[in-house]
Amino acid sequence: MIAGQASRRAFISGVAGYIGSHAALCFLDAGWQVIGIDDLSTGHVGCVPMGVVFHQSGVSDPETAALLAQSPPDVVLHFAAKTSIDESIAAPGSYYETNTGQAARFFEAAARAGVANIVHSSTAAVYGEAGDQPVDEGFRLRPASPYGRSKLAAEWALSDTCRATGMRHVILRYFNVAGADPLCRSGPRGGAQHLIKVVAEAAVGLRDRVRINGTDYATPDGTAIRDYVHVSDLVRAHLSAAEYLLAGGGSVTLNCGCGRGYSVREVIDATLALDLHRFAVTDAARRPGDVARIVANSSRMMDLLNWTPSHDRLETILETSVAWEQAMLNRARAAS
Ligand SMILES: NC(=O)c1ccc[n+]([C@@H]2O[C@H](COP(=O)([O-])OP(=O)(O)OC[C@H]3O[C@@H](n4cnc5c(N)ncnc54)[C@H](O)[C@@H]3O)[C@@H](O)[C@H]2O)c1
Ligand SMILES: O=c1ccn([C@@H]2O[C@H](COP(=O)(O)OP(=O)(O)O[C@H]3O[C@H](CO)[C@H](O)[C@H](O)[C@H]3O)[C@@H](O)[C@H]2O)c(=O)[nH]1
Repeated sequence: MIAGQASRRAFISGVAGYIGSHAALCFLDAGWQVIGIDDLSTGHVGCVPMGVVFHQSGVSDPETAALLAQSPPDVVLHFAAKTSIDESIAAPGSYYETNTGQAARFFEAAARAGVANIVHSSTAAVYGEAGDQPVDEGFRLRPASPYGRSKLAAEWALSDTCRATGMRHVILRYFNVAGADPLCRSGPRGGAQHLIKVVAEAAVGLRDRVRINGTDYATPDGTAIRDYVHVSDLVRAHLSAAEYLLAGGGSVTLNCGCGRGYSVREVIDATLALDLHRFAVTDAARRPGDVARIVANSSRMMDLLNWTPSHDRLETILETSVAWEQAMLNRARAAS
């Protein structure tokens, strides 16, 4: 922040979640004021960073619309969503309700309140199966799960709302977000089934076994390939996106990944190479809704937002994830 300049205000939905809490830290570190809401359905109030003005409220609750209207922020960041591919297959209605319907009402409330700029969390899951080539934003959209479809529909709702109201958006399609704040101020909490969290839990002794979901994919080692982006790099892209919009940038949709794919087996081997708790590895069936391979071409974002990842080594992602799990374990032991 420039001396004498009033600090900017960000309004964050899903601030008690994994990525939302890291975004709050990033914006607070940059001198912004942060107002956050979360219904705590999967988030934890303990994840909300100190300094955030927090309200327990749902994205489409009247209280949220009133907060936006009371004092419209410079930028809204929308993270709140349901995020499990498995659960979306079992209960698709709740995914369309939260990720599409409530999101659409939230976008309208923001526009009605006079918000000019919004950064929205979307996902690589909107593409579906990608094959061997890194995908750019023009790649065909064929989501493989209700989760992906509910998020794609939210993108359409946002761009239509922006077109109708003059609000401008940056939609960021994240690839696989992983890692934890290097200062261990936040990280992924319990309940997550994401691969990097699972292996980090195993590395600190919380699990004795890691399952590989599918060993018969058409990939070099038969396991699924993903593009992992460190959460601290990802939230830095949100700060750049906010600055881009504040400088008058037009609505845009951008991939956010590192452009390098790692297979499930490579992730597991890299974790075992850290030489921490030894764990067993079991071959299992493919997980419904999974794709074989997806890796980003993020050059549009790199150019427009001047973004380069600084924690893109798999080892760094794993080390920060393991440090976070160890810190949580130490805290739990100290408390018992
Ligand atoms: N984690 C990833 O790898 C990944 C990848 C691509 C996209 N995304 C997107 O990033 C965003 C954040 O994901 P995350 O991994 O931090 O998930 P998360 O579950 O940790 O965080 C989501 C937060 O939203 C809150 N929430 C859910 N429904 C709500 C509602 N109706 N009203 C208010 N709060 C609500 C939850 O309590 C939680 O705190 C999501 O939109 C997700 O689709 C995540
Ligand atoms: O214990 C595990 C956990 C995961 N996997 C496999 O590891 C790969 C990565 O799985 P994650 O659950 O870590 O991530 P996904 O690719 O399924 O999905 C994540 O990235 C997507 C974007 O591509 C979505 O946005 C979604 O929100 C987010 O969960 C998948 O093949 C999965 O089956 C295992 O083999 N064993």
